[in-house]
Amino acid sequence: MTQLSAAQTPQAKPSDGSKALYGGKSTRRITVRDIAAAKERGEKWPMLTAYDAMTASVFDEAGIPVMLVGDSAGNCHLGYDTTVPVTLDEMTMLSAAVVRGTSRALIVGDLPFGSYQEGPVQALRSATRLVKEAGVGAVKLEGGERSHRQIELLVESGIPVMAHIGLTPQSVNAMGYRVQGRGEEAAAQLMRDAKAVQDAGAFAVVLELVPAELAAEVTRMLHIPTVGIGAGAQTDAQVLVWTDMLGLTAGRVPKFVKQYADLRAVMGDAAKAFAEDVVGGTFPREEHSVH
Ligand SMILES: Nc1nc(=O)c2c([nH]1)NC[C@@H]1CN(c3ccc(C(=O)N[C@@H](CCC(=O)O)C(=O)O)cc3)CN21
Ligand SMILES: CC(C)C(=O)C(=O)O
Ligand SMILES: [Mg+2]
Repeated sequence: MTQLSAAQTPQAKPSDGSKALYGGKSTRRITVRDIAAAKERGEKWPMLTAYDAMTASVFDEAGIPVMLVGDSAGNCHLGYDTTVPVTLDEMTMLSAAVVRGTSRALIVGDLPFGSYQEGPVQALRSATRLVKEAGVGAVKLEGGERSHRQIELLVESGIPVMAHIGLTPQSVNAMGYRVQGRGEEAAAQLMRDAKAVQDAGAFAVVLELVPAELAAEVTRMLHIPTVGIGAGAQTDAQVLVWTDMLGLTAGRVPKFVKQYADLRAVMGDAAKAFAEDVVGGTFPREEHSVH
């Protein structure tokens, strides 16, 4: 017998949106069970990165339901060239700040390069630090088939895992920053990776820089939500690096980025206006002085 999801059963009430991940009524902390329910409802949802409490509080108040403390903090927040040098100590500190700055969003902490590749036991030790010391609700790690044993042990141990396949930036020295899944062999590998992380128990999977048609196929195949970045419009969720989408990243940004503001110009202009005031003696004025 064919299983009907709740959303498809004839007696199900039409969704009134009150449970929606974005725009819903609930103010309690979102959990991975809420994420699973959103896929059942066929609901799309947004995810942004965050690396500090202040920024995270802005996105939390804006209703962003899931935030990723990405190891993109390496190049976007800490001044490294890539994500490769980022340490677990750094991710723990940044993740704790993001958890403190939020009350509703599910916070996902990225496991940095070198903190899980040795095997499942190392992965569990690293993920446990993010859960206990930072208070994240889930962790993310890179790799499909190659990481399935790590995912299995974390999930068995009670730590929800978001997987990440396609372009995996921690492997930049081996694969560069190139579109993944082009051609029959690479597409078949991506499908195997997607199946492997779902079977290992991941609650969601990031698809980075893969052809839109392939990302759509993976999204239809899986019962867990797909989170796209440079993966077309058919994934269940979309993620962007916050400094990219707000125009704060220095230099080139990937072409899949949509820029929603120009904070680099706003902040630069404000800094210049302050400097001019100081040099010209027009700040502080009487109202900014104490006597
Ligand atoms: N600022 C920033 N934004 C990101 O999205 C991001 C990071 N940093 N750091 C971690 C990873 C690395 N990511 C990257 C890095 C480079 C490309 C890139 O150069 N893409 C090329 C296309 C390459 C191709 O067509 O094969 C581009 O022009 O978009 C993409 C994603 C995504 N993540
Ligand atoms: C780009 C996202 C998926 C990420 O892994 C990060 O920001 O580190
Ligand atoms: Mg990352």
